[in-house]
Amino acid sequence: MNPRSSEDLFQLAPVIPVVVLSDAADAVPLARALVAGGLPAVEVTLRTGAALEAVERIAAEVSEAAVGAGTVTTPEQAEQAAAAGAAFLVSPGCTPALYEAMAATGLPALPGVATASEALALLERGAAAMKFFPAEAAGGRPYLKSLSGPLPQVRFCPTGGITAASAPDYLALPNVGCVGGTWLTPEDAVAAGDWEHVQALARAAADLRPA
Ligand SMILES: O=C(O)C(=O)C[C@H](O)[C@H](O)COP(=O)(O)O
Repeated sequence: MNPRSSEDLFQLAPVIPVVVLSDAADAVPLARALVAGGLPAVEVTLRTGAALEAVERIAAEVSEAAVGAGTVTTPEQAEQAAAAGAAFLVSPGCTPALYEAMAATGLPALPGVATASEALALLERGAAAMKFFPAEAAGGRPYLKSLSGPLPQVRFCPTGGITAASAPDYLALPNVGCVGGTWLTPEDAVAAGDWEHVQALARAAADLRPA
């Protein structure tokens, strides 16, 4: 179920769940719940000590999932995530060194941008799919809509402050491939191992359509 390109990744589902895991033991049941709900692309953020092991476990045990690594902020993390079995990489922002390291893995990537200049810098390097972060704080839907005029060739995965209620408005934009967010995996549900709740949230998100 691994995407070969960022466009493939956009095709998997309208929403990429962004997951913060403090215990790698939660990784497999969490990923299974998301997949069962209809969201096969799962982004595990490298913000915790458990993250790389979580990526490894999901990659090894949940073949229906495409597990990606998020919060990739250094070239070393891009290499570590690829070695752990990540199927795609996501970063909150980008630098030339980080871009090169992500590209060197050969994995689909969504490097992060928040401005037209940052998007142009990545276009020059050959990227046409990007994360728009932090989506709501950086200008939200009106900002992305404005970018679609001069930069129609870029497709974005807006992430940051997006909810089940606001996602359809983003998905209606021509330059949005999918959206990302943490709302599918509430901290209390993960702590309680309430995978049914996670599955229900995933199912609702998988059914989201453009407004
Ligand atoms: O650290 C990163 O690289 C990230 O991926 C940041 C996340 O995209 C946001 O933290 C999403 O969080 P919500 O706003 O709760 O949906």
